[in-house]
Formats: sequence, structure tokens, C-alpha cells
Amino acid sequence: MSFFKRLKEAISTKAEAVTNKFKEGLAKTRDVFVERVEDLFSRRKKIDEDFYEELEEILIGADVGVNTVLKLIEDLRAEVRKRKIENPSELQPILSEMLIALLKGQEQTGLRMAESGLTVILFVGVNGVGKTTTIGKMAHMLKSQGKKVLLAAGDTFRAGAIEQLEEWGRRVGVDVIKQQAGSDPAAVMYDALHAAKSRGVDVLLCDTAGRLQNKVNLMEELNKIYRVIRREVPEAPHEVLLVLDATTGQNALQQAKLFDEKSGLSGLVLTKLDGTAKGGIVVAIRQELELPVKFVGLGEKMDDLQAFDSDQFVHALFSKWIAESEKEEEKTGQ
Ligand SMILES: Nc1nc2c(ncn2[C@@H]2O[C@H](COP(=O)(O)OP(=O)(O)OP(=O)(O)O)[C@@H](O)[C@H]2O)c(=O)[nH]1
Repeated sequence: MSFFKRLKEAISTKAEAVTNKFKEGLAKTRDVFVERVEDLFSRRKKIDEDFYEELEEILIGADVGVNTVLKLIEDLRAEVRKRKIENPSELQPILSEMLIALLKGQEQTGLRMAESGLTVILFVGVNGVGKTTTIGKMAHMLKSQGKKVLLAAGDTFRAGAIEQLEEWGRRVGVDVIKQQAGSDPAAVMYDALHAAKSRGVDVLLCDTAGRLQNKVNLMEELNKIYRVIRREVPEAPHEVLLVLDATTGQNALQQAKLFDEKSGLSGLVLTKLDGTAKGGIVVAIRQELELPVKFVGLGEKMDDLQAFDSDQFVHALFSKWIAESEKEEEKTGQ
């Protein structure tokens, strides 16, 4: 079975609403990146050095990351030689399959939940990346799965952060545990953990301040928060998710690298994928960091946070190629 047929079958088993979300959320990347690739494939009649050079430039322009692009082009060259491919359009399924291969392995990870009792999830990331919005969306997601959710307003540093979280709490219908602005985030966590236990909460989602510019302070603050959490729930936090803004491209990668293993990150959330034409950043992150992208933000609405799925991602980008190849197969009776 051809790669596109397999991908289409895999997608047909998934919720249509999710497939549509990925398609809508990746419209910008599709319009710029995929159209440029299409233009290249139809304009160039043969696969020569100029062709590879232009493809390399397009991939780098989509933030796929230089090292990954070089490797991808090398693999593509080998495939072209092996299969004796002459026509660029024959590369459509090959390139799509290579991109999926680069992304695979990170989507089955889901959220790590406590086997019983309270699950604690911590969100870290610099100001403005979409942390509060992500917490609100995740609260909505978990609530709609029947979970009892509580939020902890641990960003006591940024003006307005507590109010913003409260606004999301109201919107989603979930309580927020807070203290005054400027108070000790570890004290907020302590209150929140006690409230969560006494109210029989399933998942506690904790906001933190995004003072990445001062790494030492940030680590001290995080370690203090971890100590408080572990005293109350020994196996917690179950997840420490770093929130990154996809529109900042390679900067997002740099931010992630500032957190070393000691910060205990368990996964990434990549927000605002809908706001960038450079969705290739997902590939770069997957290749350059050890951490899985667990969720992606595909819009500003409550249900626009989706578990990352590499099949959905590549399908959303290349659905036109899939439809074309289907027509072609019908014509040739394959
Ligand atoms: N288009 C789009 N916008 C998003 C997404 N996620 C967040 N935003 C927007 O990004 C902006 C910043 O989000 P916030 O949640 O305020 O950012 P934050 O990280 O909480 O900021 P701090 O509290 O300072 O750390 C808001 O206008 C959000 O609506 C997304 O997936 N897509």
C-alpha cells in the first residue's frame, strides 16, 4: 500500500473534529511552506543541484532547523538514487514520509496521571508564550473528560497573571487557588495542594512565574516548589511542561535549552502553531531536544489545545497531495 493511502487510513480512524482542527491550525504553514514546495516540484523538471538547493532553502525557511534539513536532503538524495527517481512530483510521498519519520514516537505519550489520587501538573515558560491560556484550555479538556480540576495561581510575579488565570477559571468553570500578588509561589502551591486533597480533586494545574532571564532564581524557585509538592504528594509533580511559543521559532529552541535536565521537564507544549507559517519548528524541536511535544496550541479558543499527533500534522500539511495521488491511482486503476 502506498504511503499516502496508509496515512489516509490512519486518519480515518481518528475524530474528524480533531483532523479539522489540525487542518485549520496549520493553514498558514500550508499556505506558505507547502505552496513553496509545490511550486518547486511543478516548476523544476529535473532533480539536480539547483533543485536540492532550493528545497533546502524552503525547509530552512520553515524553521525545520539546519542540521535536520541537511540530513533530510542527504536521505532524499539517497532515495532518489536508489529508486532512480527523475520527476520531482514523485518526491511528494517520500518527503511526507520522511517528515513523519522525524516526528514519530512523541505522540503516544499523553499526560502522565497518578495511578490513584491527585495528579499535579506544573507549567513553566517565559512571559507571553501562552502559559495561562494553555492552562485554561487544559482545564477545559480535562473537565470534559470528567475530571475534577483545580488551578493554582503560582505566577505571583507578573502583574495581572492571577486575574488572567481567574478569568480562565470562570470561563471553564474551575476554581483557582491564589494569594496576593508578590507572595511566595511555594506558599500558593501549599494552599492549592491542601485544597485539592480536601476537595477530592483529580488534577491540579499549577501556573508558575516565567523569570527565565534569571536562571539561578528560577531554578531556586522551582526547586522550592518541587519540595513543597513532594512533601504533600511524594510522586508529584507528574508532569512539568515547558510552554513554548511556535511563532518565536529558533528562539523557542534556545529557551528550551536554558532549562537543563535538573529542571525536571517532562514535556513541551508548543503554542500558537496557527500563528506561524513556520510550523517546521515542530520537527526541529523533535530532533534537537530530548523532550516530547505533548500538546500543540492551534488557536485561541478553549478547545484549540490538541494532543500532538504526527499523522495529523503531516496529513494537515499535505492533504492536497494525498487527494491528488488518490485521483491518480483511480485513473491508473491501482
Ligand atoms: N493564536 C493563538 N494564540 C494563542 C495560543 N495560545 C495562547 N495564545 C495567545 O497568546 C497570548 C499570550 O498568552 P498568555 O496565556 O497570556 O501568555 P502567558 O504565557 O500566560 O503569559 P505569562 O502569564 O506572562 O507567562 C494571548 O493573547 C493568548 O490568547 C494559540 O495556540 N494560538
